[in-house]
Amino acid sequence: MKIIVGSTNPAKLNAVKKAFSDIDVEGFEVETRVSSQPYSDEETLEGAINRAKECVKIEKGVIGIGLEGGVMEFEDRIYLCNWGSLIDEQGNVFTAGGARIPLPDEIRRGLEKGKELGDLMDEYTQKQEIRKNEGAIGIFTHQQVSRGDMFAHVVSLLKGQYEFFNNKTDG
Ligand SMILES: O=P(O)(O)OP(=O)(O)OP(=O)(O)OC[C@H]1O[C@@H](n2cnc3c(O)ncnc32)[C@H](O)[C@@H]1O
Ligand SMILES: [Mg+2]
Repeated sequence: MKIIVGSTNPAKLNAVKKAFSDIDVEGFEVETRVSSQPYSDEETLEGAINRAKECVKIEKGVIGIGLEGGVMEFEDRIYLCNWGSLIDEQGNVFTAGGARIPLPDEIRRGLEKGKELGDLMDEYTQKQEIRKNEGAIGIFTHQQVSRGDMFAHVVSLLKGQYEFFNNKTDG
């Protein structure tokens, strides 16, 4: 069994490696076919599913996993949102959502000007590549929950659903 992840971002890849520690995991950059900054749950989930679909095209018989980050508007605030999708060897599609937190107004204003969250976070923290490390969620939770932790939870939700479904259909 082999897993292909539709990203080379270490925060995503390591989350998959952690959940599937005994399985060969490889990452590829793939098309998401959504905006580089998804702006709703729907668009973010679509990006995750599209990534997973691209992964299963790369090699026959593999499991594909797509993880996508985005933002969504809810009750006058902008929240970080994250979605994942796993497509198994039979083509069954599983989905799961991640934790969400509201983003500060300063970040919101940048997003409204069309900037990407990844770039805004680097400006805000005066650090580089926050998106590959603790992420916005790590910064705004005072490092309680990193982007990797959050994606690891999403991957566990995907893995668990995949196992539940396949055990049930095995008999
Ligand atoms: O290489 P890929 O897999 O594309 O990884 P990415 O970091 O670009 O992540 P996404 O495409 O899934 O996220 C879409 C955009 O939102 C940004 N983003 C999402 N969650 C973030 C987080 O927790 N911290 C920083 N940027 C984040 C990200 O940098 C992109 O600009
Ligand atoms: Mg991206």
